Amino acid sequence: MSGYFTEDIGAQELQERTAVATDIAEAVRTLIADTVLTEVDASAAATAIEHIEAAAEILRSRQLPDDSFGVRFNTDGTKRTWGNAVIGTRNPIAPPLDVVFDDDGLAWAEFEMGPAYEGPAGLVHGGILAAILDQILGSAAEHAGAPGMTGTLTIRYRQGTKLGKVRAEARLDRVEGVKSIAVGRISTAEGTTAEAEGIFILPRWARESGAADKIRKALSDG
Ligand SMILES: CCCCCCCC(=O)SCCNC(=O)CCNC(=O)[C@H](O)C(C)(C)COP(=O)(O)OP(=O)(O)OC[C@H]1O[C@@H](n2cnc3c(N)ncnc32)[C@H](O)[C@@H]1OP(=O)(O)O
Repeated sequence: MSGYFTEDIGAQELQERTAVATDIAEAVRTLIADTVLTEVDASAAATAIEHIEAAAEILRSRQLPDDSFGVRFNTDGTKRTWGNAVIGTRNPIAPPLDVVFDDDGLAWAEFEMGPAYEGPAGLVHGGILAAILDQILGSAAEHAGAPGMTGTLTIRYRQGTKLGKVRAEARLDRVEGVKSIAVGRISTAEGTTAEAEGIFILPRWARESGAADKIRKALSDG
């Protein structure tokens, strides 16, 4: 399967690269929110665009050759999924979720959903919530040793999720053959806003490859 790489990066360089990735993404994330909220006139907008284009040119001066970041394994055994749309360290579209795994199998994350994630007025877009649930349910299954690709994700939206501080949590519920079933929810200060069940399937090609352990690891986002 393409898109998976092993890179010989030492701990210190990894730390430095992580800091750079985090800083750029956070700056652009702030820029996205500012773009949604700005009310500057055309002249000020034109000036801002010039600056944005100049910044983009700097970033383009040295880039990865492919159109995706992929999944990169480090020599210390950790891996980077920096392009991931929900947890990606270097993806400004990602909130990003910093998922914590408790000893009892609960995966959870608390994060801010700003104006970039709006659907109904003042509320988080339902599709964005689906992406977050997809990720955290999948991560819970993976962390419990039963990773897979999302086959089916079922969501019940119970009430609107206000923009602001949001919590997502999930756990592996059961394993049925090649299917891992995880359950989870989104909540705010007002209580549970969405509940989900996901069926994650270790794909046929992975099951038949004879290298299930490596592929299970590659499929996961940890
Ligand atoms: C893990 C880390 C976190 C990840 C979070 C992010 C997750 C993602 O975003 S993944 C991206 C979105 N998902 C995808 O792109 C998946 C696309 N679909 C596929 O690749 C395949 O259809 C896949 C892997 C789901 C199933 O294919 P395959 O392995 O050939 O299935 P197959 O052998 O026919 O069936 C195996 C079992 O799964 C069941 N099944 C197959 N497809 C589905 C489905 N979509 N939903 C539910 N069950 C299914 C079958 O009924 C069968 O069940 P049983 O063993 O009880 O008979």
